[in-house]
Amino acid sequence: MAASSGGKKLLPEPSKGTSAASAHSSILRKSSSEKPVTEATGSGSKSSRNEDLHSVLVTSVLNLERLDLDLYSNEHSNRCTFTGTHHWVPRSRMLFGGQIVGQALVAAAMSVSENIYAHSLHCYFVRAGDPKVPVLYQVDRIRDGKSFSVRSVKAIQHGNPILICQSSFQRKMESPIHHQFTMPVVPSPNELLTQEELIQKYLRDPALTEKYKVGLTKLLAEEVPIEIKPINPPEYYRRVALESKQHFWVRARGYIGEGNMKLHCCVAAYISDYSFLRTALLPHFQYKVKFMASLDHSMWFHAPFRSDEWMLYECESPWAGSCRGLVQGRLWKQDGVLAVSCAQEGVFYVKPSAAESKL
Ligand SMILES: CCCCCC(=O)SCCNC(=O)CCNC(=O)[C@H](O)C(C)(C)COP(=O)(O)OP(=O)(O)OC[C@H]1O[C@@H](n2cnc3c(N)ncnc32)[C@H](O)[C@@H]1OP(=O)(O)O
Repeated sequence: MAASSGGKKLLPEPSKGTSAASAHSSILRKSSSEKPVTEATGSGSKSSRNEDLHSVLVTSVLNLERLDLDLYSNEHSNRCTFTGTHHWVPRSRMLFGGQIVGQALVAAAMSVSENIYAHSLHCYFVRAGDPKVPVLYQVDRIRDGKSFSVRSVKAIQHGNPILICQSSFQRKMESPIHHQFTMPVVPSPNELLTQEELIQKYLRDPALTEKYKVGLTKLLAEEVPIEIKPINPPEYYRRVALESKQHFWVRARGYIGEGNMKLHCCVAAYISDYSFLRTALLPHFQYKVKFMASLDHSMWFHAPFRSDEWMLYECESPWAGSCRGLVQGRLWKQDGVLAVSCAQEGVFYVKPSAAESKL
């Protein structure tokens, strides 16, 4: 059922030739006359992905319903239209932060013109999101300048803000000043196992304790709409202090296609919060988390990318203390281009964990 409001269809019923992805990205275009932004993605390559399996991130999770000017709801996308269940919710039972950030950026993007692109966002998670009720997104048009436009979005549940998100958009500009770090040298995605394949491998270990078997089986059952290929994943049973760094290949599950760069930024916002904060916990194996949540989340979009193609997520935590931890991340395209930078601080309340082996 297409999202509609007051008779105006925001997401035209995908006709035979219209994929849900491009139909969805049309709501991020100001007028139907404009072509989907393809050069902005910088990758003319046709994806090798199965184009029939549209990413649920685009067809549902990030597909908001317009209630009024600058007011949106995720009501119809809050429930997965295919299974009728709620979208993936972390075991913390709070709404996943990446979902709220991604949806807030969709709302902001729908209020700016077609020819400007998200270049940064900064947000605070001020209350835990309730997965059982819809989220309203209220957009405030702070300023439209000659080259930059700024939006403030409030995500609201039960009459209170759960997230406040400022985002900025810039019209395409060339500049002689350009530099970037060099992408880390790591194995390519096709040399690695997916997170699911790794868990299956661990579950085949006859020495695995029942408790750990249950935990891994639960993890396997989670329908996270992201594919992940960890690089040098720690042996699951090793209880040693690890460096506060991790690398993994990541992409949206399913096909998105060239689509619209704004759409890929919204999907990257979702992706960037997955498994990010845990980077700060890697050195502290001797503690068990009692409570953990993201406090804020910032992103800078540097270059066009495809969120449904493998990108290397380089994550590191330079500092933790006072019940908080800081994590920084860089999303690299396979051609070595630095596409996105991210940063986040989280709160951790921990207690010493019983020294038990996982075997
Ligand atoms: C696991 C995957 C995580 C992925 C990252 C995410 O997406 S997390 C989703 C995105 N982030 C969020 O939703 C966070 C939203 N923001 C908030 O919820 C809130 O602003 C906040 C909890 C961070 C801060 O609020 P407050 O200052 O009121 O809360 P406070 O920090 O004092 O307490 C929070 C909870 O921790 C408990 N708590 C407080 N101090 C504690 C301590 N020393 N030792 C143990 N537990 C403690 C409290 O009882 C409370 O649990 P009770 O509440 O039971 O009393």
